[in-house]
Amino acid sequence: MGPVALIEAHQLTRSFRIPVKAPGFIGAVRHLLRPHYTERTAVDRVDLRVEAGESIAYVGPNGAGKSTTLKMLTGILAPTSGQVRVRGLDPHRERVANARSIGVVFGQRSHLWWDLPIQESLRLLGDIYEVPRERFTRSLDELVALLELGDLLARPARQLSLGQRMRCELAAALLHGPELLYLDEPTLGLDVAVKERVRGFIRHINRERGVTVMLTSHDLGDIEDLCERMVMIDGGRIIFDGPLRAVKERFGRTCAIHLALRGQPLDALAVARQALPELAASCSTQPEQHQLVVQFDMAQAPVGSVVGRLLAALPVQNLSVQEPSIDSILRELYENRLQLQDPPR
Ligand SMILES: Nc1ncnc2c1ncn2[C@@H]1O[C@H](COP(=O)(O)OP(=O)(O)OP(=O)(O)O)[C@@H](O)[C@H]1O
Repeated sequence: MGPVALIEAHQLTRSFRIPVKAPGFIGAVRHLLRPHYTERTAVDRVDLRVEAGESIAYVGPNGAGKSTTLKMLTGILAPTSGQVRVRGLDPHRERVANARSIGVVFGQRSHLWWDLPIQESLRLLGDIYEVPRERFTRSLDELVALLELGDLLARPARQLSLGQRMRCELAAALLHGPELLYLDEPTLGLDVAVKERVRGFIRHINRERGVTVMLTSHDLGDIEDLCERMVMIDGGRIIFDGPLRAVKERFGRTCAIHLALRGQPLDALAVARQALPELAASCSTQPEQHQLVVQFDMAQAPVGSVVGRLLAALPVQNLSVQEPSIDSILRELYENRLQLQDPPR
């Protein structure tokens, strides 16, 4: 790790003052006369270090504190306490300078002027960021080619589909050549083909151009496709920070083999247990007697050998192997069914 990271947050905290009102008219009047507030800590003593070129998934359940963190990193919000530096700058105090080195795509909000042709919006953004004319042309040509925007440039944003607009948003966020790209739900609402294209582009600018990517998404495909590191926040606290690979290695070891058997052999369970003595306890039958499930830790036995022994021992009609996805792992983490106390980093 280099001495100065691209992003450095130390004990970063942000609270909001929430008015407490009794319901109804009387409550509203009382609040006017004697306002009462409570504090909600959205981001709670977060330490984070991001090196140039990384691709990070910043994940957590709804209300965990992801957007609030991003807002502090982009300078939209000031921290209540703690420190954050992006390229050595204080993002809130030095907002203009910070804006030059970051690109932001918030799925819900647009950079584009609704009624202006896309090329005019992009030109205006180039002027706002004071991108020299020659660099602007080069950058625009490159983005138009990569994102296939040619046919869209003359059309106003309001006429574009969500997917077309998202491609234009990405161009708008990258036109000034930022080192760091924040993406908040960049593929929300996009169909599978457009999602794939948007992901391909983000991967390209991260891997080929070295742009650091920090992404929040509830779409696990985005996370698996784009990110090498996962930082998980819950209740404002970071509860996990490590390589995505390590999360999969640590929690993604349970494999389930589902078997549909021909006929209804009464002793299928006993036969399976005999064929897999080391996994006897992992075999069970489904409510329908001709369905058998073997659920086991892949560290206990290789999947191929388990499948081979089951096929040899039983009249198998159909077989499916279900390996754990990052989707199921995250769901279980959010639901507190897996413990992250000892992060694998
Ligand atoms: N301006 C605000 N005023 C009061 N409370 C806020 C404000 N912004 C966020 N919060 C609260 O802070 C907590 C964290 O919110 P935040 O938007 O950062 O979560 P999130 O992880 O981005 O959630 P989601 O996945 O739903 O977008 C929530 O409890 C939210 O209600």
